[in-house]
Amino acid sequence: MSENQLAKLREQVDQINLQILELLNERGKIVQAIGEEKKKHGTNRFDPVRERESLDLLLKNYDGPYTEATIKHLFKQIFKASLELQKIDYEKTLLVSRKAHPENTVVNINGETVGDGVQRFVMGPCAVESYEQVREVALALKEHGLTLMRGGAYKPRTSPYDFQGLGVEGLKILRQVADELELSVITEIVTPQDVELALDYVDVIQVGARNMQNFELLKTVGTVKKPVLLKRGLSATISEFINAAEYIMAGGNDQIILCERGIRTYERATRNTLDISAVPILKKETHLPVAVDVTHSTGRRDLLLPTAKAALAIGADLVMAEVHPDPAVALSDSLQQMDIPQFHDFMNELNAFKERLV
Ligand SMILES: C=C(O[C@@H]1C=C(C(=O)O)C=C[C@H]1O)C(=O)O
Repeated sequence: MSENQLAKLREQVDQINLQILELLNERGKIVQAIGEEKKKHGTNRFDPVRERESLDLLLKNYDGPYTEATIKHLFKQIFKASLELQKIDYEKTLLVSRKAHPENTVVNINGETVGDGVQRFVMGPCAVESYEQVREVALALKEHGLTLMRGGAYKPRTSPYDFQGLGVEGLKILRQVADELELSVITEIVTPQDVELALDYVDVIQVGARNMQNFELLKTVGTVKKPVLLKRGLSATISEFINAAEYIMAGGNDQIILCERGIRTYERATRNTLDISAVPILKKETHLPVAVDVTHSTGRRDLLLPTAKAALAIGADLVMAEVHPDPAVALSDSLQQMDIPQFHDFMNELNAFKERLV
């Protein structure tokens, strides 16, 4: 074959490539329209019966040099790409997505706002152990003008033999201290049945990492008129995390704070690996405020300050950390909680750091 002939044939192939590309574009647009229709009717995106019919029609009319298996394979790839295209279109319309709602959602907790550009803190003990313990921590919070207090009454623990929390008694203690000192309470609720009861005691319901995909709990907190702090699951991807928030918003509750709390990786130097880049990703993909829990992500008291600074620098709306009057005897997480003098130093350093950021 002459060089001239080769160049001519290649020119023909280029022209055909462009035609295929144009047809693929056209096909893609139709597939997107099909996706919209399916969404309206709540139909599954994947339709294997339809794909089978399309393949049968193609092979019936096929009389070319490729094997049938090759043609099947090529079209299966096109179907797969079409499904991806429909998925992207679906995601565009998630209620939590920035595309659906470009403005930031501001969560209002008894007049204190999260997500309005002012970076805030939520501090408190890992678990509620007694009225005196919570009050001592709460008084320390007040010294720094903080209004959001965390504390666990229901503790989902790895071992069933570890302290499981005081339950309703714990909720009562939190409420009492919060009322006495004008604070708001964030606490974890672990079952859908306890949500209604919690409404009387709690200002923000926390859905913990281990319950991020407890869909019944997500649906229940989606129906109440209380802000929800949703923690990222131990091994959850960002997309799974966003979809968990969508469950809450789909129920009608848009007062959601997303909380990065470290993910499970091979690294053992920290309890979990703080996925700091999740913060700007979540803020870009969704319109919800984002918190960083530096205590659970690191599991190390010596890393609380540097990671909290990183969280502020990267744009977190809220930083969460744990404080206990006497961490050595704490009933949970004793290695990672700060004592009160350490907490004061932590807050002073962070406030000075915040000043330097602006
Ligand atoms: C386009 C559709 O959605 C999907 C994609 C298909 C395709 O690309 O041909 C076929 C069936 C579905 O799995 C459809 O249902 O028609």
